[in-house]
Amino acid sequence: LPLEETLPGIARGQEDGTFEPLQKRQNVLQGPLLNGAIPGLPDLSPILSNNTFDYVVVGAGTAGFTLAARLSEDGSSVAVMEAGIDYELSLINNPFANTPGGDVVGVGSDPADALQDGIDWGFLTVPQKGANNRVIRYARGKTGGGSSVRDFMIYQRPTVQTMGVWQTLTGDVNWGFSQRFSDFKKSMTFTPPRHELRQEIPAAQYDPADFGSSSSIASLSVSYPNTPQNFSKYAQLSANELGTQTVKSFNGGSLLGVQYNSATINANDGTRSTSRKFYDEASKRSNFQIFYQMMAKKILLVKNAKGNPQATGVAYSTLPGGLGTTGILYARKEVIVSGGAFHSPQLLMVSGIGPQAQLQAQSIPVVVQNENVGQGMQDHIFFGPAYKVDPNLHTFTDLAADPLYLADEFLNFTTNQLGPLTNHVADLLAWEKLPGSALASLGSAGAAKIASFPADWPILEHFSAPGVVGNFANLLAENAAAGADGSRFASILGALVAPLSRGSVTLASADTATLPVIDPAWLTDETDQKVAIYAFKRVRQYFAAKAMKPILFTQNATADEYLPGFATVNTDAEILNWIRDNLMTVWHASCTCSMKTKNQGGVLDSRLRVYGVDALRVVDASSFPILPPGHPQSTIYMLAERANTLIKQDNP
Ligand SMILES: Cc1cc2nc3c(=O)[nH]c(=O)nc-3n(C[C@H](O)[C@H](O)[C@H](O)COP(=O)(O)OP(=O)(O)OC[C@H]3O[C@@H](n4cnc5c(N)ncnc54)[C@H](O)[C@@H]3O)c2cc1C
Repeated sequence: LPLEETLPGIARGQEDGTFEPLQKRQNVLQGPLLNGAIPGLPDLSPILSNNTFDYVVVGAGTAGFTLAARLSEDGSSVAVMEAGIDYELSLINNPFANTPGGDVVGVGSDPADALQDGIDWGFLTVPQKGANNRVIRYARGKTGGGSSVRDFMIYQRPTVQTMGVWQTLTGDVNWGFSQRFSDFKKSMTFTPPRHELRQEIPAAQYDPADFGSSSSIASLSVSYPNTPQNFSKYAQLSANELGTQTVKSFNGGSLLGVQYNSATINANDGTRSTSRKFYDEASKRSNFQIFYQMMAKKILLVKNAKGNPQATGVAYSTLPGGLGTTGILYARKEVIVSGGAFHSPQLLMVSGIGPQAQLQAQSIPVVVQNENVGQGMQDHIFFGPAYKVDPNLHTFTDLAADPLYLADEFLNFTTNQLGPLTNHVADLLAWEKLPGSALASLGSAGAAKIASFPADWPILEHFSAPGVVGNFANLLAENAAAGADGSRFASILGALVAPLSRGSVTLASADTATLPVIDPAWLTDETDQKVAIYAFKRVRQYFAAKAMKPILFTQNATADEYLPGFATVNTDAEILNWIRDNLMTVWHASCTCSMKTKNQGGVLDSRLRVYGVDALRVVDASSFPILPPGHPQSTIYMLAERANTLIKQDNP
């Protein structure tokens, strides 16, 4: 057979090292590649019979799966390529992923906490100056559903004024909270807490006005665990005693206050809900295709009639290291990159879009110079002391230290949908601004920076964490060891939700088979360090409150502090040093291909299009102009819904 018939779309090498499609492809722009040879191509291995689609989406993660499924609703042909496996089919990963209480397994800071590595990329940070040079493992989902399969399932939305900052940075009024409220609601179905099972006092509150009727049954499910953490009610009362009021909802545009959080839990069976939920309906359509274990290597950029670089497809390999098949998926309309905050900037850079010196150092032809790609990374950190509590208060420590109790509770979860394993662990959140005295301790420059955040933007978040957390090396091991003698523990974690430190993602290689270098640069900003010291002291106040007394081991918070202990950690310098030794990411990496006006340092315009390239968008946490306070998944689902509208408008 002529080569053209057996290998449609596979590229042919030219003398100058570039590749060009062998066959004229209907409606796919032809032309010499602007960005040079594709690693691993061509390969004469078996290839797909159809490799041309309207849209090619890279990454079936939180944003990518949602967006790809939505794009296929009008009959457009959509391919989504995912480097990982389908976790639902994995005997090891499925039970951990689907059990809410299993979310803490395999996400520790220790590289050896690897139980879930079958669906994780295994990132390690560079040594972190702000964390006493620790190298920290950074969990990232590598599976259908992406990091929504690994996350702690907390679902909460940003504030009205946070989204006002998005409007300013993007120069686009459409990114306001009220303008996007319908997209927040569209991506999910809400089921109220089952108080008859939870029996919690005070009861979890919510505002029905925050949720609408969902567009389909196959959307994300947001609800509450059937069993609350025993510890959380004491944390809530303690927050009230410190002046943080109980509020009704974290989903209507305000956060300041304390309340149980809603979570991505399937209301019908109590399991985890992820972006894979969108697959249920999309998989019934013949115009939707997902390719697992397919790694994007490079975006094909050709010159179009306007003289602009245009994305026309994505080169892939099916196994890392070039061991599997290689090929190209072509896009008639657009390529959408949804690889997440680490991989999306990597894919842009290996394709020739990024900082000039970095690309040249990897011998990558520069197609569009943009110094902002991979820069300005934002993230949140947490840390907090642990206290010894009444051994009758069942906490996560019981699950880790007592295998019989764990087995019993696993049965309770699978048969009755009750017990601690129904719970995603951190089920209560509190948000606050800094009081005047804390602001004063930041110095005038620091205080001014913190005061520049809008009035409804919290500076601190605290969440209940019923166990020993320490340096989060491996929660199972830490709690098994600490609880071996029957002791039980609880923590409250402080998180910085208005951080000023900024990190980066840079290339280690021109091949996506090598992970990019990640440097979150946590606590490198001096104001962040001072806010962290206050957050730590605030946790001590929580445990010193009267409300906490009934559950403390000796009813004396100072004596009952298990980690780090007042005897060794007391001064500001000691506290900061302990924080550096123990801080952990909240896994909210974002803003590395940010959607901002050009003069504010953007990579994407306000329609999520890459500056300087046609038919190419980035839609995921990397697109954020600024990281909102708290947990980002609700915003990512909203972003995917918005992207679907924009893409359809631009491709009528
Ligand atoms: C342990 C943990 C706890 C968290 N807890 C919470 C929480 O409680 N609440 C909350 O709101 N947020 C939480 N987060 C954060 C949240 O999960 C992420 O911000 C969000 O899922 C990121 O979505 P995304 O679409 O940007 O990327 P992802 O969901 O990570 O998706 C990216 C996808 O792209 C794929 N991919 C990447 N590169 C390639 C390539 N070259 N070729 C093919 N495929 C590729 C990846 O395998 C992945 O599937 C947590 C995250 C983690 C890891």
